[in-house]
Amino acid sequence: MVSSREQSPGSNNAIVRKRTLNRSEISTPATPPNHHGRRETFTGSSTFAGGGGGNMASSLGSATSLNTYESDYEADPTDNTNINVVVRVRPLNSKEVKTGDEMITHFPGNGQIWLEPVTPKEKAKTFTYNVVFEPEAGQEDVLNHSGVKRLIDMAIDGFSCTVFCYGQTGSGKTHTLTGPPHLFEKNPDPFASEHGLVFRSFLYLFDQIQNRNDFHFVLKASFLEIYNEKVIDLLNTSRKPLAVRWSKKSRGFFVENLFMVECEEFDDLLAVLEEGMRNRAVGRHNMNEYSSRSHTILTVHITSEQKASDQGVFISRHGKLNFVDLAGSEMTKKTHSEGKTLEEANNINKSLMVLGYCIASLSDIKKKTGHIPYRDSKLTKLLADSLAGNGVTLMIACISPAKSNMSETLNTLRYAARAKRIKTKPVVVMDPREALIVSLKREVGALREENLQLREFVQVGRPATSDLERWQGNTVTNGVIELPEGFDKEKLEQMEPTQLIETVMKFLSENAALRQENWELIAVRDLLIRDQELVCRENERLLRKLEDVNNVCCRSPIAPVRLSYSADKLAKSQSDDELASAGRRDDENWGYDGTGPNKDKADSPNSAQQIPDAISKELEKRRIGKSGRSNISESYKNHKRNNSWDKVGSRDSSGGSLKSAGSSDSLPTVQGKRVVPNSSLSTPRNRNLHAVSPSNKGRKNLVV
Ligand SMILES: Nc1ncnc2c1ncn2[C@@H]1O[C@H](COP(=O)(O)OP(=O)(O)OP(=O)(O)O)[C@@H](O)[C@H]1O
Repeated sequence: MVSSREQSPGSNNAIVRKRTLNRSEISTPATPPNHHGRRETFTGSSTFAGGGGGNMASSLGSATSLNTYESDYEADPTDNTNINVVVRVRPLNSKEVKTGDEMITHFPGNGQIWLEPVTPKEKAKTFTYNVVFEPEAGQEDVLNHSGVKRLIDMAIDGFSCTVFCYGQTGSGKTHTLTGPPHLFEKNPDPFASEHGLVFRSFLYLFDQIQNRNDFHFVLKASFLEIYNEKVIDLLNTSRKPLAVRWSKKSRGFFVENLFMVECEEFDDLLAVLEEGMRNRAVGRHNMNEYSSRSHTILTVHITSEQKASDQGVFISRHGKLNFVDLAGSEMTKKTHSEGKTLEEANNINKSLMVLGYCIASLSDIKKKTGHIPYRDSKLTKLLADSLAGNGVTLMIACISPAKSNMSETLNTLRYAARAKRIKTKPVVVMDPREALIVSLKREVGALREENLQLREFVQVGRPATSDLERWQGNTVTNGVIELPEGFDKEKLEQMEPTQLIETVMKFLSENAALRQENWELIAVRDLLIRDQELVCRENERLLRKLEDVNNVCCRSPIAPVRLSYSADKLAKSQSDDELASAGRRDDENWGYDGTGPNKDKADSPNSAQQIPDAISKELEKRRIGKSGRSNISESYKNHKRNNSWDKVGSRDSSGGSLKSAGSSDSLPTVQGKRVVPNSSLSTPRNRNLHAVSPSNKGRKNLVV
């Protein structure tokens, strides 16, 4: 096993230590030796039950109600799902055993946990969760029975999924997610049996991806911590605080300039995990030797691309898997915190309090529609989507079984009970144009189904092509099928056989014509969408080129202040957005397909005149085509104003690579891994991604 450490050449010191792992080792994850031959160490069942594996259609149609892809690319409003809440109880620790602390947790079964009353006045309290893991449960038990495998399947299918651990300090959150901290110290053993959920999930993720041969995947990972209300990139040793911003496009918060590491292999993901764990803020206090002093979020972005038609149309989905290790709530009296540790504790408690408010509001049906204070802390901003948005969430509440921690345990269990009532509305994140194709395919499927049913009803097989043509000639007049008057089932039964045959033939021809028309429409639309995509890419590339030329001209003392363009060139190759910037745009005269003014439209192979009205309307409605160009123009303006990373790279028209204008020496890399800013995930077709620097100062000039 090779271990190396490399430092990036730029000022941003992103470091990820990568080891090369043997694939056969990876596929046999370590299982705790005491796992077999003993009673079950958990009760209840996850709402994500159903294990793992399976393809998209089967996984979405089974145990949960998350059939969003099957029904529509957007979830049905009734298609809500509860947050899946499991509880893990750690064993008594050596200190508690030494002081004779007692266990007050009992496990009656069926996901129940029963707390013994501490004083004679108190009553026993019972809580029910999806799953309760008893102190004897191992790391592999949590992987297999918490529902996390199902969550990973969903992330692969394009859902945004989150696992977060909540609980008092020293209750076992970090142990559950990543395993004990010594695993990530000098010469870590990547196959230690103590490895937590994250490591095991990575193994499962890679196994699943390898089973899906018809998909092309790109994985990227980022790792951040929220320390004293500041967001720090754990893959960047500069520890410069990053801004949390609102994205209009995705309607969610994101961290600006966060490093993302492209992970082609399992060991790339493992390197990200190890590096982040080494860099996170850890402190010592009375209740935990290695107490996390920050909340951490490790995110794996999963972009999948699937061929949707022979015309080269691809459907891509953008799934996400977040692992959130919250810092533990603590009573500063008990932890004896002071100085820096006290300040950290106050910040931790404050952000957890805001999280508590959000959870309380979201779990109350009356309050859910009102104000939810997500903006009151960085943590809740970044978890907003997981808590009540379009994501799928698993909460692991960690508790201590000790009598001395009764009040904190009770708080955690109440918190978890509230979280269990929250509903989210998961949707597959998909490009709207690609979603259009999916909905069209569904439409065609429905039509086919109808056709089949009709055939069954009239009990005939598929007509011969020659018959079809003859029927069409007889019954379709100007595209309108003439049906017999007052057609219904009763009248059908009374019809003469010849009349019946005639009616059936009319229906058959109508169906066949519909199908034919549909296929043609689909083919035209697929082509248009593909063309549109190419035009958009070309536009983006040209816009950047224009910007670069502008920059050069502005700086040059000999260049004229105002640029002059070749009218021919512009008319042929530039979008109306570029024309607008060159002062030559004529909106009214511009052709639908972006190839030139209307007078040329008839000559264009993709001219609007060749597009059926229904398609034109649909494209217009979905902002494809003309309105799509204005979007590009708008985003270009925004890009300039916000100095955003959204447009940091550009593709060539053949789906080529991103290239940086700066010398390669000035570009930071993460141990040879490609690093991209968080908002510029590429599709799998852009595999040749070069390293680009998410320097906090702003984006670098890029050329193609
Ligand atoms: N299920 C478990 N089995 C064995 N040991 C455990 C278990 N859970 C926790 N521990 C041990 O308890 C100690 C505290 O756990 P851990 O650091 O994970 O707590 P935490 O909730 O993350 O605390 P903090 O919020 O302070 O970071 C560690 O030494 C850990 O190894």
